[in-house]
Amino acid sequence: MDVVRTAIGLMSGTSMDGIDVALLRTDGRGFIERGPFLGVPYEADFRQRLKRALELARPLTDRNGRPAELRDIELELTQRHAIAVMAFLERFGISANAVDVLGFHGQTVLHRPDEGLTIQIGDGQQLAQTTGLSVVYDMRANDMVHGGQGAPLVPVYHAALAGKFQQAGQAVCFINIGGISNLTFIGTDGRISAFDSGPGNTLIDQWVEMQTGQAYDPGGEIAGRGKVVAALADRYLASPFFRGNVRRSLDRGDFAPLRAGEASLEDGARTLAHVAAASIIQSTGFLPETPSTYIVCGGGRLNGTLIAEFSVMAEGLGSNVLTAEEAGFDGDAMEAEAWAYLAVRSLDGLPLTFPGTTGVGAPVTGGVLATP
Ligand SMILES: Nc1ncnc2c1ncn2[C@@H]1O[C@H](COP(=O)(O)OP(=O)(O)OP(=O)(O)O)[C@@H](O)[C@H]1O
Ligand SMILES: CC(=O)N[C@H]1[C@@H]2OC[C@@H](O2)[C@@H](O)[C@@H]1O[C@H](C)C(=O)O
Repeated sequence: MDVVRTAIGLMSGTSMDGIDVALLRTDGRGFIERGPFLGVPYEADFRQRLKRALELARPLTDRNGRPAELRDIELELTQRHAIAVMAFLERFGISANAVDVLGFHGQTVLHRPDEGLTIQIGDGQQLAQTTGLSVVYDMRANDMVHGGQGAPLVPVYHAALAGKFQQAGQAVCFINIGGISNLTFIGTDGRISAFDSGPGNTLIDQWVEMQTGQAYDPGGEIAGRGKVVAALADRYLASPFFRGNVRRSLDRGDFAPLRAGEASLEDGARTLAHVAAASIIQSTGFLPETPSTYIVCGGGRLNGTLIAEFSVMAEGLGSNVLTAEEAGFDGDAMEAEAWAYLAVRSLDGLPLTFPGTTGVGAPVTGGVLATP
């Protein structure tokens, strides 16, 4: 029998809004028992430090390069993850002895798939020492070494969750609307097709923060008061990203922010919510068939304007749209759960990525193990 392990997944995503912590009991294959979830938000000062880390990383050509200031931020990020793990264990009354492994994503500070370069800061060895737990980290690198895009990695977990839809003979598509959006299509034959689908919340967050100082558009209310400025939307939707047959993974900076004066606050937020929804639909043109059901995950599902628009577009094409919760999952926890699942697969030497997910030539495993 395959070994069932208890793993904690840790995700600090492209939105840089905080650390997601989730527990999973799994054999890294078909057995999945979901445990508790905790979101530990970053305060504004640390978000600024992470933005500084993106600037410091921009000139890097070596993924191990760490100018002193970037290394300081890496150590602070790692320390914050250790504190988040301790807070999680305490909050839910879980003994550290019951945990087999931590799956540590770190923070992506640079992602240039065309140059074979992806950098996540986060020191796995330090996290293992501080927590006394084994850590699997740096899970994207080996995929890129083998010619993959290094992202997305969550699809193998989506596929494991899709069983009940497959049994019902439905082609299902998970949409994760985070800082960037990505999707995983699982056909009725179990075949996976996954890729980054466009800008998610990042453009909206940047716009709303520049105009109001708020980190995001709560509920999509600001967008709800605006109208789509077609010329601005077209500028984004005409991006070469949506053309050609090879799917490319995205970096946070790949789509330029809307500039001050280009729209009112409300129209800008509305236009960017439209862009987020329409870019997912444009990307679904690369799927082998129209999904019967979409399952929407990630923070963007809480932007009511974005989701209303996406639902109208998807339903117009004959699909059904469910939130993660309506489908029986947790839309906030899913990425962190995926990092727990991937860590267990890594320990068992199972592949993390596949030709249909990152474009890698053959299935490859990944991750580096650090022990305390
Ligand atoms: N109540 C809300 N209303 C509207 N938008 C929200 C709400 N809560 C979160 N969001 C949006 O969701 C974002 C965070 O989403 P999420 O945590 O899924 O992203 P991430 O994991 O950082 O990104 P990625 O999946 O790209 O790595 C926030 O930056 C914000 O834009
Ligand atoms: C390089 C990187 O960190 N990419 C993230 C980002 O955020 C969403 C999208 O772009 C996806 O490709 C990926 O994260 C998800 C969790 C993944 O790898 O599946």
